Amino acid sequence: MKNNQLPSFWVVIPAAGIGSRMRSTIPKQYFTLGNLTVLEHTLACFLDHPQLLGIVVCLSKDDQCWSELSVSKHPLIQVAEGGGERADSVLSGLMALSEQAKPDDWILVHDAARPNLTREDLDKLLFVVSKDTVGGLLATPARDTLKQIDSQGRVIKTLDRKVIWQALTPQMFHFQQLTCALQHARKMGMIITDEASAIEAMGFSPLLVEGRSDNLKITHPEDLQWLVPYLVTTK
Ligand SMILES: Nc1ccn([C@@H]2O[C@H](COP(=O)(O)OP(=O)(O)OP(=O)(O)O)[C@@H](O)[C@H]2O)c(=O)n1
Ligand SMILES: C[C@](O)(CO)[C@H](O)COP(=O)(O)O
Repeated sequence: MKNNQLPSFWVVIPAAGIGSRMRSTIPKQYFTLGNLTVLEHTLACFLDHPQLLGIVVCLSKDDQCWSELSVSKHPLIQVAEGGGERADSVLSGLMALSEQAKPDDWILVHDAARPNLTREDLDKLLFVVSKDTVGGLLATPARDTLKQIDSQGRVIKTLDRKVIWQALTPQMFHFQQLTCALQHARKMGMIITDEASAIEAMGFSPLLVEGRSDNLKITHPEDLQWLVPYLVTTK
């Protein structure tokens, strides 16, 4: 689709995690894949987009790596201090835009740990969700049979996978609506693991846009082995 059919947008990149499930000495967003760090791969998908207004990268207050990257000097990138949870980091990133973003500006929140987003999926999300009144997210339909377990880890039922989708990122919402939703979730003490769930808690139903299942979030050590071939050949 043509760029003039796509909305302009801001990006918030939560990159303040410690990667505990990776069991590594450095945060996974700074692993090197090919010739770039995971975070640089993630940023690359947005930085040459003609509709990009700017990016906020949310960093841990103890981050020692960001300033070593040449991309840290990019004129379209600013940083914000992340928080204890991912939702806190995202809210901090939104606060950093409070003097720049207009209430109805589109915000895309994308995990630093998802370096394999394609331009095709990004533009598909922008095109489809820009026509929606609520906002939405990339997601992929469940491919495996899914089981619900009890507290002992025993199967209590098999879920209907025709109605189960796995949320990905970017997740795309209007600046004011997303800010209010995350502030509401924080005030209510809700456990929020993605932006859409904060929007849902306000009574809205975000739109799902099917994305590639290889838009992987690096979470466990074995996730890396699948990612390197993609990043070396397609980035
Ligand atoms: N307080 C936090 C926690 C996570 N994130 C970011 O949110 C994304 C998705 O989170 P996750 O995969 O859980 O990353 P970590 O929290 O680092 O991993 P873990 O849960 O294994 O510690 C990552 O890019 C991570 O850097 C963040 O900005 N601030
Ligand atoms: C936002 C997300 O990537 C959507 O699937 C996911 O909720 C992040 O979870 P994490 O535990 O913070 O990695």
